[in-house]
Amino acid sequence: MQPWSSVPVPRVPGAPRPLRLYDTASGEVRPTSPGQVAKLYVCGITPYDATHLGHASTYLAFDLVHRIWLDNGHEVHYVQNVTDIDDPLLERAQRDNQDWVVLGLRETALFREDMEALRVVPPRDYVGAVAAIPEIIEAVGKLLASGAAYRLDDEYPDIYFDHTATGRFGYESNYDEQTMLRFFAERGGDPDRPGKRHPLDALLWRVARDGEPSWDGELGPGRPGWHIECTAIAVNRLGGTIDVQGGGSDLIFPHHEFSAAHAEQLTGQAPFARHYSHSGMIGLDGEKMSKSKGNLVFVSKLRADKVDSMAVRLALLADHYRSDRSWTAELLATAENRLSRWREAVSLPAGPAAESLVERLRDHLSDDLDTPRALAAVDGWVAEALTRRGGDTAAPALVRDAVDALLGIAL
Ligand SMILES: Nc1ncnc2c1ncn2[C@@H]1O[C@H](COS(=O)(=O)NC(=O)[C@@H](N)CS)[C@@H](O)[C@H]1O
Ligand SMILES: [Zn+2]
Repeated sequence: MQPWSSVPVPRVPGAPRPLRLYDTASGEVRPTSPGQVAKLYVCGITPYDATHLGHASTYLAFDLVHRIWLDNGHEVHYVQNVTDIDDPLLERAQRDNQDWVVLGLRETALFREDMEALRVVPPRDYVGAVAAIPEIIEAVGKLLASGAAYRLDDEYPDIYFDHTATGRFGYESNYDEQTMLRFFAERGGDPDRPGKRHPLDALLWRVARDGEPSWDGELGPGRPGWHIECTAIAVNRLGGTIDVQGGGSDLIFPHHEFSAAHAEQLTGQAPFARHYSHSGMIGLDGEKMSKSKGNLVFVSKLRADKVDSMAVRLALLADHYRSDRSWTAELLATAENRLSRWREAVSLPAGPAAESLVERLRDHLSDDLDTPRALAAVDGWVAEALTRRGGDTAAPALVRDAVDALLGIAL
């Protein structure tokens, strides 16, 4: 699947700062330690209702991770999937009397446009679950052979993963069993399925049902479970140990717990990711923005209403990525105002010296993506430039390049 088109990231003079990032598994902010090639896996969309501001805020958070690693001179091997086959997509296609393939393609195309408008640097590998089915079948076959997976012996012999297989299950989320069961049921799990060894065991392969799409292969006709899709796509392109697995906090459990357990069982390497990184939920007027609630604000709608995508990006970066927060009209208005002041200041022929601003930008962003402080630092320079002016003729261009490279905002 074609990723969206790339965006140039300017080089910024001065010393970069190594990224420190909160890790859900350890519960602390720790330095990332990528090699020359940083390995980033961020879960992609299930292609319907794309791209709402919740999606956008999550991909913006990991765009900052990407940009800080680039600033530190790393190459970044970024992989993202598209869950273009799964129950929620089939249900939505059914509801709207749509062909599920057409729905997925159309929404994925819209998502790409929105990512380009928000100037998100694209993944090197952008892989649909359907395209990855041969890899998924191979992975499930290995899990069966290792005894970590088993077939039910009822009318539909679906294949499940024994969640106790690695002996480390739960280290990523740190949730107790009660919490796990609740989230498992709420987020696509089937704890009550009779015949499973344990309610928490997760589906790897769903044997074909009448009227459902299915794919043939060594497992017999069927379709993939959710978590195994991300495991196969990530492990086959990035190997058994990656630097960051990213997503919104609703992916902490079951999705990232099982993606990790499946990967560790397949590769024998643990932990699967050195950082499990999760962004907070964007809500609308206090309610989480979600497909089920239907309270969605779309990037494409704002764009159609002639809202500057850079103002949308700036609004979503105004609060800390890990905080649950709401999208409001004043959040956007504040960002529009900020954007025009920043643009005014960098179009001046000169300004206050900006080297220390660039240092503070790097300090704040490398400190668990502290965008509130980073934006405030730019505000400070802008306020000075617009009042006292300043005589450094190189400063405006330096600020423009730093804000572009590190925040992704084109002034
Ligand atoms: N309201 C929200 N606020 C922040 N992030 C959100 C919100 N809703 C969804 N997301 C994030 O957006 C990404 C895509 O969500 S999704 O379309 O439901 N798709 C999936 O979660 C799966 N395809 C991942 S493999 C996920 O990382 C999810 O956590
Ligand atoms: Zn995923």
